[in-house]
Amino acid sequence: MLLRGVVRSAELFSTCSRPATRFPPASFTRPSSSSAALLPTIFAPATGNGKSAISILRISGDDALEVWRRMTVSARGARRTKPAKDPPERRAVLRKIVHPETSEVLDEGVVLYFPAHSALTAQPTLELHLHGSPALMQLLLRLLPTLNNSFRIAEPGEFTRLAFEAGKMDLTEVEGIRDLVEADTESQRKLAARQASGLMREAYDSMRAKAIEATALIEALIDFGEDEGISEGVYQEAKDKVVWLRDRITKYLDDGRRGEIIRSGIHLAIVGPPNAGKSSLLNWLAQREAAIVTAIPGTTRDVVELSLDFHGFPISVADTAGLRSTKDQVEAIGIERAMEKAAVADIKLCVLSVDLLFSSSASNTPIIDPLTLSLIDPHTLILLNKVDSSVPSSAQLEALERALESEGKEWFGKGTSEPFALVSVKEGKGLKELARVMRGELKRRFDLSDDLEETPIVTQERHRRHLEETLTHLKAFLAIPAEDIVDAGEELRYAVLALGKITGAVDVEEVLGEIFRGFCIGK
Ligand SMILES: Nc1nc2c(ncn2[C@@H]2O[C@H](COP(=O)(O)OP(=O)(O)OP(=O)(O)O)[C@@H](O)[C@H]2O)c(=O)[nH]1
Repeated sequence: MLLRGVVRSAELFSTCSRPATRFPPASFTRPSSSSAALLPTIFAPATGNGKSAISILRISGDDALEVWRRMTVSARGARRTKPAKDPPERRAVLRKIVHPETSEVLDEGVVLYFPAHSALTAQPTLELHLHGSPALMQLLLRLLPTLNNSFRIAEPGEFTRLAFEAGKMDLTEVEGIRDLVEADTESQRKLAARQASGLMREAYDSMRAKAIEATALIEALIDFGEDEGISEGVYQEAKDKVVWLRDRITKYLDDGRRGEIIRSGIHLAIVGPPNAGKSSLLNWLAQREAAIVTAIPGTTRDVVELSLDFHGFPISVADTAGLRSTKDQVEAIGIERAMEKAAVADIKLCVLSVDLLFSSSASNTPIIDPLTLSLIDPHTLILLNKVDSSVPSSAQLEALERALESEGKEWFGKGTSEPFALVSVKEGKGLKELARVMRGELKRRFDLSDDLEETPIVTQERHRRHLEETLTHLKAFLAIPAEDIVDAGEELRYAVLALGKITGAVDVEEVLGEIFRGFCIGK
C-alpha cells in the first residue's frame, strides 16, 4: 500500500514537472530567424580569421544540401547538369567548389556531410574544408545567402545552442566547450575538458535525481499519507535524502572557489612598502620590463596588471603602489587601489627590503608599516629582498618572526624552517627557490589531480549562485516541522528547480543569453 502511494505520487510528480533529463524547456525557442515559417539554414566559418592551410565552413539546416547540389561537383569531372546525388554520410569526399551561377571553380576541398541524426546540431550539416584563403571565405559567405532565403550567417554560439536545444548537451557541457576554446593554460584546459565531457553534468544530474526522489516521497505523503496510512518512515526517508544532498552541496561549495579561480585566473598581488623591489619582481615574473623601476620611492602609482602562464597555472599578477602614509593625493589613490587589489588576491607576495626593514637604531627590531602589516595573512608569502646588499642575521630573522607573531599574524611559511623567502631580485638570488615555493603552493591549492572525484564542479559564479539557492531551500525543508509538510514539499520543489537551472533542465531563458554570448561565431 505504502509503495503504491509513493509510486503513484512519483508518476504524478514526473508529469507535472520536467523530467531529470538534459532537455531544454518547451518554451525554449531558437533565436530570431529570417522568416517565422522557415527555419534558417545557418552558416559560419568554423576556423579562425586570416590565412591558414585549411579553413572550414560549416552549414547546418534543412537546406544545407543545397550547397552540395549547387556548389560542388566531382573533383574528377566537369560540373554535372543533373543534380548531384546526396553525399555519403560522415565520409570525407573530395569535391570542386563552384560558383552557383557561373560554375567557375572556386576551390577544391573535402566535404563532410552529417545527416540530422548524427549531427551535433540535430540538423543536416555540411562542412567544407577549404584552402585557408580569407578572400575565398568572404566570397562563399556572400554566395550562400543567394542560394535561397533560408540561409543566414550564424549567431555567436548558435551551432552549440542547437546542440543544447536538441538535448545533445547540457548547459555545463556547453560552458565546458566555451572554456576549452578559451583555455590559455594547462589547468584551464584540463578543467574545461572535464566539464565538456559531462563530468559536472553527471554530478548535478545525480543531485537533482536525489532531490526529485525526496520530493516524490513528500508528495506521496501529502497526497495519500492520511488515507493510505503512509508512515513516518517515508518522511524520514525523504529527510535522509535531503541531509545527504545538503552535505554534498555544502562540500561542493566549500571548495575555496578552486574551479572559478582556475577558470578565471589566479589573482596574485605584489604588495609592500615603496622601493622594496615590487616592480622588479613583477618584471622578473613577466620576463620583461613590464613596470618602471627606479630608485625613487613611490615610482609605481597605479596597479600594473598582466596575465601569465606560470608553470601551467593562469596567473593575473598585479604590481601595486608602495604602501605608506602620504599627503600626495595621487599616491593616496594608488595606495587605495593597492589595498583593494590585495583584498581580492588569492595569493600575496609581500616584498620587504632588508635594509629598510632593519634600519632602526636598534638594528634587530624590524620596522613594518601598519598598512603592509594589515595585509599579511595565511596566503601571504613574505619576501625579504635585496639580500645582495645586506644579509639578515638569524637574530634579525627571529626578531621578525616574533614581531609578526606578537601581532597575531599567520603567513605562508610560518613555523617552517624557512618562514621567509630571502631573495635578491636584482641579482637573481633565491628566485629559483621562490619559483619552486610558489609552484608548490599553486599546485597544493589549484592543481587538478587525476582523481576525477576531486574535480571542483563549481566553475562559474552562476553554478555557485544556484547551488546556494538550492541549499537555502534544503535547509528550509529540514527546519520545517513534519506537520507543515505542504510547506516542506514546496521548499523541495524550489530546490529541484534551482538545481535544474545549472544544467538547463528547467526554464533557463535568462541564463542562456549570458552563456551563448561568450561564444565566437561558428561555434
Ligand atoms: N640592491 C638591490 N636593489 C634592488 C633589488 N631589487 C630592486 N632593487 C632596486 O630598488 C629600487 C626600487 O625598485 P622597484 O622595483 O622600483 O621597487 P618598488 O617596490 O616597485 O618601488 P615603488 O615603486 O616605490 O613601490 C630600484 O633602484 C631597484 O633597482 C635587489 O634585489 N637588490
